[in-house]
Amino acid sequence: MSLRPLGMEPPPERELLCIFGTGDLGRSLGQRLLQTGYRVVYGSRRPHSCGPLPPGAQVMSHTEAAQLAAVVIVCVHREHYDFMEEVAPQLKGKVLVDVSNNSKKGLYPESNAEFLQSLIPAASVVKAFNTVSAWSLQNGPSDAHRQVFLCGDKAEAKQAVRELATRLGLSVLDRGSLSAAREVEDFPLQLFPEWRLPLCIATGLTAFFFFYLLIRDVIYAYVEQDKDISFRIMVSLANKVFPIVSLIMLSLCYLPGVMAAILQLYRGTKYRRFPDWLDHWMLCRKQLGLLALGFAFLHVLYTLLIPIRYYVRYKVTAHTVISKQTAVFDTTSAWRTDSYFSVGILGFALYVLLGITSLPSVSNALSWREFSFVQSKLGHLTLLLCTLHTYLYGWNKFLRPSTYKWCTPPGYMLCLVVPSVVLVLKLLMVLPCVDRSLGRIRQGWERTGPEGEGTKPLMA
Ligand SMILES: NC(=O)C1=CN([C@@H]2O[C@H](COP(=O)(O)OP(=O)(O)OC[C@H]3O[C@@H](n4cnc5c(N)ncnc54)[C@H](OP(=O)(O)O)[C@@H]3O)[C@@H](O)[C@H]2O)C=CC1
Ligand SMILES: [Fe+3]
Repeated sequence: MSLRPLGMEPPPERELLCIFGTGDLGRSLGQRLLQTGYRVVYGSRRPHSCGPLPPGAQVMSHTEAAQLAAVVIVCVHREHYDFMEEVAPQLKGKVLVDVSNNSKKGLYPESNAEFLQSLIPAASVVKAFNTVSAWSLQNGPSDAHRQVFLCGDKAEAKQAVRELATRLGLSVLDRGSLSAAREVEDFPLQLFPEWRLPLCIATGLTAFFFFYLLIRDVIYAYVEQDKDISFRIMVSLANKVFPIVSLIMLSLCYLPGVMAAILQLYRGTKYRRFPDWLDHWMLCRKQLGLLALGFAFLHVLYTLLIPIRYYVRYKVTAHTVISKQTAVFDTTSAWRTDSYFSVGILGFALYVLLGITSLPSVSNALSWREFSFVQSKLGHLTLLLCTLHTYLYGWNKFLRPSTYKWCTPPGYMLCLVVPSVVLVLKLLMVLPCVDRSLGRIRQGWERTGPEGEGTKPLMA
């Protein structure tokens, strides 16, 4: 009995397809095609010794197999395409599907598909299936592997491949002519594309603040006080850099939202596209937030470590030995430090909650309203708590001239700039008059300019 995917119509008259190459992809694709109701014939260099093939498939030489089908799927690496020239007479007028990928970018002057087309000019080459994998064809594709990018110069050939992909349960995205094949062939080489910008930001901020604090703390002490406190790099410095980067990145998650709102208010409509950079920024907010959460985790772990540090234990012992009489208890300090810790812990708890709700399995279980409540309302509350935590950390240190070593502000002060700006702007956004305008714009209302020269409402 065939295991045809649910809801898929079988191909008319059990169409015969030809696959060149009996390797990993050839076999997996053949098996899926057979399950979907196609007949499959393989073209192989060694039809009698090519190893196990999906039951029901035939195997013969390339020349014989090519004659039988109108569509030939070439599951062979580009390096071996030269054998195709021998089969050229049998491939005349056929649809050739190029599934190949490269192991590196820019390996060849032209795309594999265009190269194949130049070898067999009498056939119609279509680029497809290079983003699926042999593994996902056998185990059921995940969302990332369900998309097939299609390009080719002949409309009928493309249509034939589109139908084929659709019957296999894959979703097809048309990328245009065969000249787009180069771009399509590079897709599988991309490594975590949506993480690239957040990772660059995280690395840049970490490097900047590490060197900034290294100069202010370690090098300053060495030059001005002749003290070697370089050991502080490992924990003290790290535990300043991590929360700083975390807070800035968290605020960068919420900055584009506020900017988008300002842009909508300024334009008086929601029907105009945001600039590309803003779109791109908004799309990587989840990754920015998850990285920020990672840095916050590091900050928590490093903070828990403080009491068992040699340096801290030494200080405590020395202090207890020297001060015979107990120090005066300062209620303000007690309030400040307790609030600082408490706000930090609450902020972190919400931070973790935000991280959990961004997991697809959790966010899929939420309604849109629930999701936006958590990510927007609780998100801004998290930012508020974490910013407050940093203000409490600084407290009145900004009044002391000794804080500004070599006339530079301390790291925590620098890192408060973006979150404070975001929070103030957000506060302005929730003022009743602004909130009302924004609400109307988001429901489709458009501002008409002075003397009727403004935009007209768009038909939805
Ligand atoms: N594996 C995957 O998940 C994916 C692979 N692809 C692409 O599919 C193509 C095939 O990949 P894959 O199946 O993994 O590779 P394999 O190495 O597993 O198989 C390649 C097949 O090509 C044939 N072949 C090898 N050398 C020659 C030659 N000199 N002349 C003619 N035919 C030859 C062989 O079949 P025979 O012995 O029968 O002639 C061989 O089994 C590649 O271009 C790859 O980039 C694309 C997406 C995913
Ligand atoms: Fe902290």
